[in-house]
Amino acid sequence: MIEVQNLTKRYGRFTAVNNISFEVGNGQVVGFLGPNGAGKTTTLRMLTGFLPPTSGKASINGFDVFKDSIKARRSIGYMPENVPLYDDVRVKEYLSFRAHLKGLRGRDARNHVGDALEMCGLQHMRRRMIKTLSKGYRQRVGLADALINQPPLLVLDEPTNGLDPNQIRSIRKLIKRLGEKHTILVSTHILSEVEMVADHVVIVDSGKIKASDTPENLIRNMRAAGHIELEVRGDAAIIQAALERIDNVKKVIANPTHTDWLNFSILCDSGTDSREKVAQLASQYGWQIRSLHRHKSTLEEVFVELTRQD
Ligand SMILES: Nc1ncnc2c1ncn2[C@@H]1O[C@H](COP(=O)(O)OP(=O)(O)OP(=O)(O)O)[C@@H](O)[C@H]1O
Repeated sequence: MIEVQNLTKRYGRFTAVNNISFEVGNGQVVGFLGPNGAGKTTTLRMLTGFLPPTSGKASINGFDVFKDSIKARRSIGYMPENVPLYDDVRVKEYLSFRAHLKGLRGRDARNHVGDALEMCGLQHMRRRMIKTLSKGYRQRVGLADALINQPPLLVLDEPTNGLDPNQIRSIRKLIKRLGEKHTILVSTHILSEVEMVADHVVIVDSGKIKASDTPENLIRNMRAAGHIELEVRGDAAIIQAALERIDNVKKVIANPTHTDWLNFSILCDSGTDSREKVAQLASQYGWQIRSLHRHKSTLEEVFVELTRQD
């Protein structure tokens, strides 16, 4: 559905997007992640035909975004970061107007507006003036606008920006539902959200792709994937040395604590689990264990590991 090849955007001497390439298959939900200023919006604006690239190629649904822009754009529903809406019209009027702009007429237009209202949970709000809507409902109107001509691809730039946790949950559910019928490229900062909805994740930083894989693979391949957390009482140096001698243990980190309970993070080879061995050592040497569990890595930790500045 999306093919991006060596795409670059420079603003003067500053390179905002630096030679990136990635593909998004039909029906995939792809999370496009990166810290502030990573180049996400710039990339999405190029893909949606709003910004010309400095160099490189991109195609949507088989159409070259830069040479065949109109056809490519017909395949896209784009929800920009700050949805521009007219305040002094009613929700349904606004969507009818947008349907008209997208070339829909008569019964077709009415049906599409009805479907978009339904899909985005806006039926009961259809007569409300846009200026009286909460931020969450304004986002829904932006989403309804993006899907009004039922495009195969939805490009959503920070759809949950500025929403409260309940609104975030309901937009997340909506994205999941939309993913059943559409290919979706969604940029967001909320990683738990991506972990729940995306089949694939592209992480960008300083205009470059740092990783592109399924959330599961990214988590599995993390440096500290699946490490063990141990809270124990005994002689710190002896315990640390014993833990370091366990097969498959790569590193043992003693974390600071404020009590006489010691806290260790035990980094193991990926795919191994040394908890039984730790328990055996504890009973052999008489250490008191308060907790011993496997830490499940999250996409947030992958993101921090790949993009942190220090
Ligand atoms: N028109 C412009 N002129 C000059 N620099 C720009 C312009 N637009 C964006 N930039 C710069 O390009 C870089 C990438 O910006 P972009 O908005 O694409 O990042 P982003 O990943 O979407 O960030 P955020 O998460 O904060 O929205 C930033 O350093 C930004 O300041």
